[in-house]
Amino acid sequence: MKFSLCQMDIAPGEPKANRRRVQSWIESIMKTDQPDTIVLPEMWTTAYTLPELEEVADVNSEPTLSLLKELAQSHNVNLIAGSIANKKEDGIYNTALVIDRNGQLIYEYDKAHLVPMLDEPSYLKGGKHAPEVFELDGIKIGLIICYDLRFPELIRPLALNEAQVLCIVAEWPEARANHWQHLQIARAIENQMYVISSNRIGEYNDVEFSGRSMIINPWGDVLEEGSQSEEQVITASLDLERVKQVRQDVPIFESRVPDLYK
Ligand SMILES: NC(=O)CCC(=O)C(=O)O
Repeated sequence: MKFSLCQMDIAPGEPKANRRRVQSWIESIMKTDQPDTIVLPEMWTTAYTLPELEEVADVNSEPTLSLLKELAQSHNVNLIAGSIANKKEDGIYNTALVIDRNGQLIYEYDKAHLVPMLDEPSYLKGGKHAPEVFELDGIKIGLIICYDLRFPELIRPLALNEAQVLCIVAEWPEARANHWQHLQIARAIENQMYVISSNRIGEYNDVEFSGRSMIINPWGDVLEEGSQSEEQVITASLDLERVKQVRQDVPIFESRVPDLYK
């Protein structure tokens, strides 16, 4: 499967402008790289304009979801469509959306761990369910949102449920760029899966974001890494046989002693 990661800047509090930009990015990527799946970053419709979210958030994923469904179907491409600020009955969530190439919403996940350093807990509700494995074109994928990366206990069950790829959508600050890089490599090695990520660039509210969207193989080698400050599309094909091979060569899943971990 060929993935294209969109490393983009986000216009703060301007969902219409951001939707227009994402539409033109998708149209242009489909003319050039022609991936099977496109990945967008976290909170790409609004950025972290938390005090304004009551006005600018989607409501039950609309109108963003309808646009994504139309784009996925008309371009015959799967969208791991980052996450959006999403107003539901009991509050605003940070919701990730996955739409398959038939234009069907096949999975959604509300960010479980809210990040105190960006004041998320004051404005957003945390998701009540752990992420689950979903399939795109027969490939098993787990999806987490940014700060979730710091919680290996959230990610291990995805590997135990046979995820071959972990996808991370993010707005990770430059101040902690070294954590961003090393935690992704650690998750790839310890779970023996591909890790792919889409992080924003640019700046908002005195926070500079760190870009460096990545593709890491199940051995922990960084195959692709975006720049810190440039918008760019990173495209690579993943060899899923590599997951099987690494899991055979270093059979950690067979060596586990679950009784010790309770
Ligand atoms: N958007 C985020 O979740 C940022 C996470 C972060 O800043 C960190 O974990 O450090």
